[in-house]
Amino acid sequence: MIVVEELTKRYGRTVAVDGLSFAVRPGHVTGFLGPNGAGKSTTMRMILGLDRPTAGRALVGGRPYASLRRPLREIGALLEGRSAHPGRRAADHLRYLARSNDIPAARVGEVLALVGLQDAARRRASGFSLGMAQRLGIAAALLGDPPVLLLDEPVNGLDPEGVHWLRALLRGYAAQGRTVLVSSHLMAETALVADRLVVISRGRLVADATVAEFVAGAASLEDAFLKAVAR
Ligand SMILES: Nc1ncnc2c1ncn2[C@@H]1O[C@H](COP(=O)(O)OP(=O)(O)OP(=O)(O)O)[C@@H](O)[C@H]1O
Repeated sequence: MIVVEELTKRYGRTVAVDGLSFAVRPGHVTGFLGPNGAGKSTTMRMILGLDRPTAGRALVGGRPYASLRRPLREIGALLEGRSAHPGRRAADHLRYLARSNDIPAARVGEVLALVGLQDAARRRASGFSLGMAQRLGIAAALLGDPPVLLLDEPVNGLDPEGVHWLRALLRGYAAQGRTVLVSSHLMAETALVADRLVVISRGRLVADATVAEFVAGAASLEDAFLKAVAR
């Protein structure tokens, strides 16, 4: 479970996140939607302890991220951009992460196979395509077999087979009673993978509902979204 309470982040005069409160519950894939600059990445960074809130707090499994002793076992995250050092080989990158979180080294081979990178284990991250880098990031998120997944634009760069695979993975994770929060600008993809939505605009909550509730009366999720954020 992820809980965000009255979360606020100001950068100088910019209010990136403005008194935001919501809970992401286990057993669902929750889509995290908002226009460019709405504050999604800033919110995710605060959940992961990478940005300090100006006010409010974010909790993972009831605790602030900074207090988690082995964070990769509590929450797996994928943020925008390449996470591995370019000179590092894929397996070495994951081994390093595993070691620092008391995760058995054997798990590295498992997650590489899970994301379809078993043949690239010895290759350096600098030679990875965007989709391969994204798969490596997803492998890192899965490493600690965490009860919570937080993914920022995870389908970015994935080929159709990868998109299909990721959708099944996320739905499977939720079906196991885990918590899954996925940001996206792709409305059609979100409609396929998510059953709940948290929608923000200008740092504020616009909707916290099931997809069915949010779309009710509109022609599509895209239509409902455009109406909701235009208010
Ligand atoms: N480090 C920073 N310094 C100053 N302003 C920032 C910083 N990070 C984000 N912002 C501002 O905060 C606001 C929210 O940005 P954020 O990246 O969280 O939005 P987003 O919803 O993730 O957008 P996108 O969909 O474009 O990725 C924007 O106005 C952005 O310019």
